[in-house]
Amino acid sequence: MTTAIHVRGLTKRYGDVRAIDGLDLEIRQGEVFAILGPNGAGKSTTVEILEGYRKRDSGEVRVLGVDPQKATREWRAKLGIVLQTANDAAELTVRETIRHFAGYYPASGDPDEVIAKVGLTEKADVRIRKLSGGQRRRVDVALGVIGNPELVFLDEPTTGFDPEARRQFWDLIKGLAAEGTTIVLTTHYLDEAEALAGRVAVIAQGRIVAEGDPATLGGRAAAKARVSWLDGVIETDTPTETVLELAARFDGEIPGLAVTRPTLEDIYLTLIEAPRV
Ligand SMILES: Nc1ncnc2c1ncn2[C@@H]1O[C@H](COP(=O)(O)OP(=O)(O)OP(=O)(O)O)[C@@H](O)[C@H]1O
Repeated sequence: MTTAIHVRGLTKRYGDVRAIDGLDLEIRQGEVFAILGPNGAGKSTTVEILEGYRKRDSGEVRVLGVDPQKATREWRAKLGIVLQTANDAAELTVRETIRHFAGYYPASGDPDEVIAKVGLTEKADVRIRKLSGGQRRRVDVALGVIGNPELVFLDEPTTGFDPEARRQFWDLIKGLAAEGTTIVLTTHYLDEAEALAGRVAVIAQGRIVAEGDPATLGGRAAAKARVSWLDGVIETDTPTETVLELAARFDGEIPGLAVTRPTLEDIYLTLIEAPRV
């Protein structure tokens, strides 16, 4: 499996603030990788370093085989970057904007196909300033992928989306991933990370505190189950046994029965609260 992103011992300070404090990361080609972490954890700084927009203090960084501090136009054309909304071309229509940006890339996609992919065909001739927030975000995504990138960075892509638009957006990202595009996603939505990412990393105070499959992150799969019913709750490793005992006690249906495991959000909250070592 080829490596898309390789990071070893990355550090970055802003004055007295250690924004990144010895970060390691390995992202394979074709992966959807989510970076999670609280406000100020160092996600944007990390991603900006990977994109070649910010200089590191120390550490080793390779993105598609290149040190981003030595970025060439050729390398940059292989990246798709979806920033948190840029609304510069508000007077142009969706199609004009996408066509314009397509011209910057050596191997751009077909503008109308990309517009269809992001679900904006009906709005293709509408000026950007007349779009809703969620529709503008789709334009941002279209601009991020118009160059047929090998690697796409998505920074909090669905902030402000309604639930239906989020689901549609997820399908779009799954489609890109199925075509083999590597995707690095930062998000505050744990359900989004779980729906899209094969692997997630949780950053806190400039370090990775956990990394892995969202289904098993931080011992999630092995965590105790919580059996709750109308007037009781038990945390147990053997929920089936507990349910059988309760069924015998109630002689049938257990009122209000629920068996749950920690959600990704529960695990995430424990991880970022853990004291620093
Ligand atoms: N240009 C800057 N100058 C000084 N300090 C900065 C600068 N950019 C970020 N920082 C600091 O570095 C730390 C990491 O910030 P960063 O923006 O990378 O966090 P983040 O994880 O992206 O947060 P958020 O979820 O809020 O976007 C924070 O303490 C922040 O205050």
